[in-house]
Amino acid sequence: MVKAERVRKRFGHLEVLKGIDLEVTPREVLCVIGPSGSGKSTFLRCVNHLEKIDAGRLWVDGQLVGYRQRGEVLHELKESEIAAQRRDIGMVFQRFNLFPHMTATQNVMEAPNRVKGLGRKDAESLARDLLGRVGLGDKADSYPAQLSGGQQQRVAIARALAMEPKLMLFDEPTSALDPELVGEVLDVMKQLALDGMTMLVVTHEMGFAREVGDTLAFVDDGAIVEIGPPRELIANPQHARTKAFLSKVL
Ligand SMILES: Nc1ncnc2c1ncn2[C@@H]1O[C@H](COP(=O)(O)OP(=O)(O)OP(=O)(O)O)[C@@H](O)[C@H]1O
Repeated sequence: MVKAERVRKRFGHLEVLKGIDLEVTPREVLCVIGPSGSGKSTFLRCVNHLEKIDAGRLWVDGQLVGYRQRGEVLHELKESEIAAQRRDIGMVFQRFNLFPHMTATQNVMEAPNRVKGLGRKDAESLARDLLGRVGLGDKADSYPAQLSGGQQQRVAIARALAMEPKLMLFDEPTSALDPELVGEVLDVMKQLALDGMTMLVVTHEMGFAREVGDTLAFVDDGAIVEIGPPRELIANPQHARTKAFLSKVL
């Protein structure tokens, strides 16, 4: 579903990704951990076409989306192909980014209605189903300001699901939440994983990574230091940098 080969990305003089090699197969949940500023969000943004890679090769959903070497563009998708692919990728951010003037239902039905051309009635019924699925059936007509952070994040997940994505990207989806609200969002993500969604999850939630992740990658300074089954990696890290990081977060 996602494959990266020696992916590099720089912002000016700052090299943020220094050769990422990674593969996420269909139905896999790959969790990414690592210190602040190590390049985790940047990698997700490359997968979601919010940034272009500077070097290496990147495939999303079997399509080569970027291939660059020494600054030379060897392959790039057209804007229309990028737009089509982005419709198949759901992304959930740390901040929920809901439209404040729309109810939960309106937030969720907006994209299927506007982007996919689904009729208003069908889009609304889809939205209400999805809100039920994330445990918010009774909040369908509430505005974001009337919802807790955990509820808003669940609306954001429902909104991403409304486009029937093939891949879900999560960028620290619980970091902005009060601790008591984290569990309700992780439960929804866990259910998604059980339903077979392919997920790439940047998270600080080690319990989630251990329990739900199929694979865990530790990223530091723009590179994958260690990757493997979460329980093994957590119990028996092979690299001093992984050990040092885990000793701080566990
Ligand atoms: N658009 C940008 N322009 C310039 N620098 C950027 C840009 N986006 C990210 N950076 C820098 O790239 C580095 C990596 O950022 P990134 O957000 O990918 O890290 P991260 O591992 O996700 O960190 P965090 O856990 O704090 O979110 C940081 O030094 C950041 O300041």
